[in-house]
Amino acid sequence: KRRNYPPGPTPLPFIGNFLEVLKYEAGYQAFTNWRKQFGPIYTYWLGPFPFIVISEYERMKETFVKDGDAYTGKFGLEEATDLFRGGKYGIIDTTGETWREHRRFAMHQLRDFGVGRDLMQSKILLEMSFLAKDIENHKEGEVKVQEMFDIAVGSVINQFLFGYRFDEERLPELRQLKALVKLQMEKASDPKAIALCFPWTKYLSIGNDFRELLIQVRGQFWAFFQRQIDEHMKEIDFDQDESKDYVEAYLKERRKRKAPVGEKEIFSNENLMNILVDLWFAGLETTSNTLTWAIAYLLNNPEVQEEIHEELARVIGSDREIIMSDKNDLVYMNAFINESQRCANLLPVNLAHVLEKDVVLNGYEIPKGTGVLAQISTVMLDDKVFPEPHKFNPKRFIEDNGQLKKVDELIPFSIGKRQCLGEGLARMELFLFTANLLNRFKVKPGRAGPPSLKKRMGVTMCVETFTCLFEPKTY
Ligand code: HEM
Repeated sequence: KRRNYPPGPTPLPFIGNFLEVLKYEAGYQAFTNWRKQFGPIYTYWLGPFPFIVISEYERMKETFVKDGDAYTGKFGLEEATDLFRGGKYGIIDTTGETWREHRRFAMHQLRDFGVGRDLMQSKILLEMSFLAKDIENHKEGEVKVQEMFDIAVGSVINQFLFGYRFDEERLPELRQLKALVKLQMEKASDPKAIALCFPWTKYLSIGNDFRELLIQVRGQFWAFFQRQIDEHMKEIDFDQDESKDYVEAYLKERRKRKAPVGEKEIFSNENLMNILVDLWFAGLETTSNTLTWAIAYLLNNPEVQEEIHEELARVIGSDREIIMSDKNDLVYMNAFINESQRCANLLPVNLAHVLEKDVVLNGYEIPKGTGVLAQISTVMLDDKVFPEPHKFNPKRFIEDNGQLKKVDELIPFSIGKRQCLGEGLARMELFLFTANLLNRFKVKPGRAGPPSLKKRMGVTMCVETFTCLFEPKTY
């Protein structure tokens, strides 16, 4: 079978190349080694499934961008999808009409909610002011950085989805949900997860604890989301065109599109529940983790913080609020955020797609249905584009003439038709939170010293939990 695919590492029976990915702590190195050994296109096996890995930017453009439709299919382990989602629903795991319609609808709602405009800016800045107040209330104490960003970013996404933020009263809810996400993220990289590639393993009790965890996590998430939907249903005014949040807009659209009896319902309760999971997970974890990584890199590179403060003093010069129209003037700040995203490199293995039609890659005829991976993490560690790729160096994003350098290979939001749909929101959050936080505070290591930069593998890379000090800046 392997002869039909581009050459790659030798897979072990049943397991494929999965263990080799886990062998290297951070999950990137195996892919970097394979790229060096086999070139930018090779075959990687996850259990019994071959994936054609594309690990060079130009090759990704030729495939995922130029022949975009062919690469929009989505790979999913049927058993895992059934256990966690109850079937093929939502955005992240669907293809065809369900995916297209829901992706379009979500992007439309994000626009209506003000992404890219003043409306969303004011919501993020409001969260920023709560965050700053929280820090000031800590007085001499150390701040838990990840939790601080979880509350701020979680509140932004929760406002969008359900219309409320995580205030003091709602915080236990966020903590409970976050603990579930963390558990699931960690378990997803457990070698036992491979059992889900082989549904028969459940009869041998292999991986059953992982299956039970999926059911348990799903139950708790579902209960939370169903509660939100029920509360919206009690209050909704279907005659009112404007909606205050995503759930309300979806429920109205569902009613508008009600399919005749016997026909497939696209806007359904199952899809709504799964989209809420998708947006809640994708919207919180990624952005909050990136912001936490940014602070961790800052604490390990004090000279970077000095440059940031020098630029803020020169360009802003007061403790006024920084807004999106300041972004182009803050070159070093942008470079710092770019480098934080590149080094955080959140997805060691990108979300897996499948081919929607037959294609030819490196002279091999690859049939529709085969797995394909746009391996963005390898591109962001490419030493030809980013010399000394493991070194944190924002200056690599600054031209000799002082302008911000556009580097095409910086692709943390992926590439092609399934590129991250929350990119606009994430970019606003990364800039507004980072710039305002650092304009108001100096970040200093806590008693334990600068945080570890060791990556904790999950679906996205997490930082080891750390605390630090925020010293108010004087003007
Ligand atoms: C720093 C923050 C973020 C990063 C680095 C990030 C990264 C990514 C990546 C790499 C993908 C995979 C694309 C692919 O399949 O090739 C993705 C997909 C996705 N992201 Fe994000 N993301 C971020 C923030 C967000 C936010 C804030 C939201 C929600 C508002 C979001 C929602 C989604 C969704 C729904 C998908 C699936 C899109 C589809 O399959 O069509 N993401 N993201």
